[in-house]
Amino acid sequence: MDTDAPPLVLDIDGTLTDEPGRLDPRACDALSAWEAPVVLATGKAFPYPVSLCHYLGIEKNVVAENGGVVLADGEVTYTGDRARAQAVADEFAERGGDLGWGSFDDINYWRETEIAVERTADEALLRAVAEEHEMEVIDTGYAYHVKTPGVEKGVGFERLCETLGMDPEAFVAVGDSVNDASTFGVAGRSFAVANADEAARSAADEVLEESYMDGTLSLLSRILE
Ligand SMILES: O=C(O)COP(=O)(O)O
Ligand SMILES: [Mg+2]
Repeated sequence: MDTDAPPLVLDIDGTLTDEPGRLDPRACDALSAWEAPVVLATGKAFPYPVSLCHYLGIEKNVVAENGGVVLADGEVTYTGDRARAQAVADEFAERGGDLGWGSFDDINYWRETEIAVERTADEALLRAVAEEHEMEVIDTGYAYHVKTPGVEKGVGFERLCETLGMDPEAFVAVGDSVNDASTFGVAGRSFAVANADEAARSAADEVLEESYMDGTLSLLSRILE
């Protein structure tokens, strides 16, 4: 592989997965072999990207929970008001809402700075309750996230770059949804896969022709040419 490979900042769901969210097996070889830093920037709770880095055998450079948790160079930082997100979840439940994850909520069990809600939930009620608590709701296509305004993947990614002593401008970003728009704003080059939502498409420098990992892989081969 080319030693001029640029560092990458990659979304997970919709970018390294198939449509239902299963990791595309081709991501394993592509990322393990990448000869520059790879940052995983996701809306998932902290343990998910950390585990993925572990099993890919790559450095643990992680932006989790939409920017709420950042890990780089063994240093972890947190932003975001989990207590306020929990208050939204509690009131949502009191008013008849259901987070939708069943009896063991592994989606939120390890989540430290926000709350995620299944997309089958009552969106109007969730948004109304969140607004009363001055919290934001975003729809990634995989979940609704009740998050602190101002906490964004892109902000977390900038913090990560500071820790690593790297320039965000050097990175190539790939993503698929509204939670990637802030990353696209700070990375040097940004690409939305073809399945991306409108927010990601308009924030990206380029919309790829192919969807999911097909799109991501075609870009990775192109930039090594
Ligand atoms: O957690 C989600 O809703 C989506 O996760 P992603 O940011 O890796 O696409
Ligand atoms: Mg995504």
